[in-house]
Amino acid sequence: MTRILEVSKLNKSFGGVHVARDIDFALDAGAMHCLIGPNGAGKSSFFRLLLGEHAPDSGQIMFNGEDITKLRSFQRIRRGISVKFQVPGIFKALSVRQNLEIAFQHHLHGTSLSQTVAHVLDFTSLTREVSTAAGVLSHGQQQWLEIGMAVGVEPSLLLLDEPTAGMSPDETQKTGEMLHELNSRGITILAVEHDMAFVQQIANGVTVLHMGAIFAKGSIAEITENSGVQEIYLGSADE
Ligand SMILES: Nc1ncnc2c1ncn2[C@@H]1O[C@H](COP(=O)(O)OP(=O)(O)OP(=O)(O)O)[C@@H](O)[C@H]1O
Repeated sequence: MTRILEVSKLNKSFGGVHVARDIDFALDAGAMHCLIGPNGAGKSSFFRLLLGEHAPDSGQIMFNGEDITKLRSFQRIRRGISVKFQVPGIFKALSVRQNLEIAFQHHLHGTSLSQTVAHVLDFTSLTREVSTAAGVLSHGQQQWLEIGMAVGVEPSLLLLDEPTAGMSPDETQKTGEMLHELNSRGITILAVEHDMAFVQQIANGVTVLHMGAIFAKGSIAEITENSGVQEIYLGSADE
């Protein structure tokens, strides 16, 4: 199996807060992997390091065999990393179509742009809402629009930060199906997720982060049965 991502000894501190501590993490191409951990564990910071929004203090990030540690975000995106953060990244006053066109405008033009928009509208079940202002969509539809914006240019690695936060059970189920479809098209998926039922639906492996460090790795069964993992969650249950 080809390694799409290989992170070695990654460290990052903000003042006294060590958000990444000697992180070693590898992902095989084609994986669907979930990153879990209590609040403040460093999950979003890890994504920002992968995307180049934070510069690490030390360590290395290899993507598809290339050292991308010093590349800027747009260079990483060009190489095939795409992300959907927790904070909405859509323009609420603009229509669904306009949001998609803005997301793809640097990569696609003319017919290929309109074909990709049509394909993403179909994939996200937003064809009927094409002219609707994004801010009027349901919460789930807004999340799907963002996923569509992140995958229109077919990244090889998709990072998702809590893709189902605030979703109904039906929306969560549909999101899982969408991610499986993306994965079947060859997109490797790494998702931060709190909902273990959703982790069960999508992931073939789980990594636990705690206080900026890798705490455990394994199958879903191994992680849910790990007493140390249960303790760190219980310890932060009131956060
Ligand atoms: N730019 C920053 N400056 C200072 N501290 C930061 C910065 N970014 C993150 N932190 C701190 O780093 C720690 C990890 O934050 P991060 O958001 O990565 O955790 P998380 O696991 O994604 O948490 P959550 O599940 O609550 O989203 C937190 O204590 C946070 O306050």
